[in-house]
Amino acid sequence: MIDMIKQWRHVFKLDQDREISDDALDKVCMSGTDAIIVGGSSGITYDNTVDLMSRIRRYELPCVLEVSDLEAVVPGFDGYLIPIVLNATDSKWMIGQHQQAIERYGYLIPWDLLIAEGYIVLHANSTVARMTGADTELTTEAAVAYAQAAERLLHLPIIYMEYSGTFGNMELVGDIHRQLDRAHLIYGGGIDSCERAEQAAQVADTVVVGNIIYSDLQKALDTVQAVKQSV
Ligand SMILES: CC(C)=CCC/C(C)=C/CC/C(C)=C/CC/C(C)=C/CC/C(C)=C/CC/C(C)=C/CC/C(C)=C/COP(=O)(O)OP(=O)(O)O
Ligand SMILES: O=P(O)(O)OC[C@@H](O)CO
Ligand SMILES: [Mg+2]
Repeated sequence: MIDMIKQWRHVFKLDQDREISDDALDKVCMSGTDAIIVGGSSGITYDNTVDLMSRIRRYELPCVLEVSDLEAVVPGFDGYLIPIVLNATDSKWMIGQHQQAIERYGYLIPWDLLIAEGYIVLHANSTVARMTGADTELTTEAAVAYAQAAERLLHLPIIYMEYSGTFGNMELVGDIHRQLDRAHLIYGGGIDSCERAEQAAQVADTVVVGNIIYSDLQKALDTVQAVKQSV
């Protein structure tokens, strides 16, 4: 799994709780992006996850589920990303939900397909920050320390800097990237133009584009080349 993810430069994140037409989905899947992540922080159900997965499955690109609700874990994805919110104030989002999932469904879990992501949630006014009670007011030193704790103590293979809904601080993303030795750095949040996509591509290993798909599809599609051309 991690070897596959390490190849990804650009990824679209599609939200099960949002409508996307067949035509728009076709353009997203044929855009040249490296993969699709299916995920969102609210309104996620088994049915809307099956529905979106089966529509994406008509295409050849990798498709993984980012698990945010235990009731909506659907078999058939290429892999399962398991978020661990490092700066959550409620431990349920760090390990509590995970413990419950394993206690209930451990015998069913295809462990080879699961990969943990150490999330650092940095946009205070986002659903995920409110839901997890994330401490988003972090100094550079504090954010770097979270990333290093995740990489060096917990041995998490992925650090995800999550600014969902707003464009983040690229200097901070770059600072964290420079301090990581092995972990793969994913950036997501507020990418709505080629310029922003390129800036994020310069400081992160993988760039995730989400919301703009639903408000300006062409701008979303243009981010693919912007990321891929960036060195
Ligand atoms: C065969 C098979 C697949 C069997 C299933 C076995 C099984 C049950 C496996 C599960 C194992 C496991 C350990 C599951 C973990 C369960 C769980 C619920 C963990 C909690 C995850 C977590 C911390 C969620 C918090 C929210 C979060 C970080 C979500 C990630 C996605 C995200 C941030 C989206 C952004 O949200 P969006 O809606 O786009 O936000 P905006 O409104 O701002 O756009
Ligand atoms: O929706 P946007 O703001 O592009 O963020 C992408 C992704 O990081 C959300 O989890
Ligand atoms: Mg979203």
